[in-house]
Amino acid sequence: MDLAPPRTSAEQPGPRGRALGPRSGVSAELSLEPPLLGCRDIRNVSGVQYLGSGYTKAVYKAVLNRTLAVALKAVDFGGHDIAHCVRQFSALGDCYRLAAYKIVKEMILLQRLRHANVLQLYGYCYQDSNDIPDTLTTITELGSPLEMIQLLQTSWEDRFRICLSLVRLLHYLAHSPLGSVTLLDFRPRQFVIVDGELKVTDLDDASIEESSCTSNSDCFMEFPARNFTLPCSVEGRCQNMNEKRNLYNAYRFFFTYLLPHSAPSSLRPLLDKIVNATGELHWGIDETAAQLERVLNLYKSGEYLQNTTRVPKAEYRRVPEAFIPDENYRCWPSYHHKGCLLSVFDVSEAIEICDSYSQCKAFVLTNQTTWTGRQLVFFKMASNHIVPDPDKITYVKVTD
Ligand SMILES: Nc1ncnc2c1ncn2[C@@H]1O[C@H](COP(=O)(O)OP(=O)(O)OP(=O)(O)O)[C@@H](O)[C@H]1O
Repeated sequence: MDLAPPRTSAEQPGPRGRALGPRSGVSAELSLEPPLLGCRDIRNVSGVQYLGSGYTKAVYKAVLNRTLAVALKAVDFGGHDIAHCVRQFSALGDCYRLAAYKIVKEMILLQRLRHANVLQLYGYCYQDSNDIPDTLTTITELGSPLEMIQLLQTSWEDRFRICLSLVRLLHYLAHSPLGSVTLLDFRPRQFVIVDGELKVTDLDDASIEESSCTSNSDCFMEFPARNFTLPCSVEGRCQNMNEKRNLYNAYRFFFTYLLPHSAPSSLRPLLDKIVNATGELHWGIDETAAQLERVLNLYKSGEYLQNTTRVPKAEYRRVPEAFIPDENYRCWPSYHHKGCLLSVFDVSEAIEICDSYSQCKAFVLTNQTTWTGRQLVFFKMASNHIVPDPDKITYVKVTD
């Protein structure tokens, strides 16, 4: 497949936007807009640190100009792909070329698929290395590996953010300028977290081809715990197979673990519906995305609180411009490892939380907010020592 759109005569590559490489074997041109990073920028990097590797590529963190931290991706000479090929053909240069194809493909896709949840490509460098001409290094946005165990310990709000960013990504991929893109190798390790958002990084196994078919039985999708047969369209294509494969994988790797667990109780029915509908593939990505956006709106607007009766049990004294530095206790899931720092929609919700914890004797509204705009509140086990702080408001329980 040629990924390049038809070139007009006006579209000559710019001074730094050049063909992908003399021996890349790919006819597409990268029309990356300047300022594009290149070999010059990665010549003097500092703080190089190995981040990870898979079958083909090794990824390093590096700091450019002592300011910009980036990820550098190159073929892993000690990796499975190269080792396997060299064992078979004893031709390192050619094996390199074969493996580098995956990086070239990924680079083109990162360039063509521009979205907030697709890792940003900053640039690339072709240089001779280890007697191999034109080895390729890509320079991308830096993320941190997605650790499922870690995610399970974070707040529902942050876990919901991961699911929402995944759904926004899949919605984009289903309607991308290249057609409906499926991620054939869909595992959490293909994604990274950047500022709390999930972004796809490994695109070498992305595919745009929708399977052709003559009958429904050709449209069989097999997963470890479930199989599906999709309809074969009159045009001889498995209908929405790319989109549905992505969606079921999102369900089995992300939604079932991250969405319902410790969610606000009034949102549970809607979240359970989303989990069930995606697990059964009853919905496409458009409906799924619309439902997750609905959850976001209910959460952000505080509407999710309206069904609950909110009668405070205790009375609280408001102390403006005041903070309690100590008197911390631990709670789960806290935004602070030593204290109990939770997000709330408003003061009433903070009162409700404090009422429900027997240890809680006071709370402090901070001027910090989470990604949904909710306010972060420290819950405290006493109020013996209150200090002035212009950015905070303390509430002290006066009756139990
Ligand atoms: N931009 C990045 N920031 C931080 N870590 C990254 C970044 N890109 C990749 N990684 C880490 O490096 C690992 C290897 O990268 P990548 O998945 O691209 O290699 P691969 O050889 O294609 O792997 P696989 O065998 O899974 O296809 C990833 O699992 C990920 O944890």
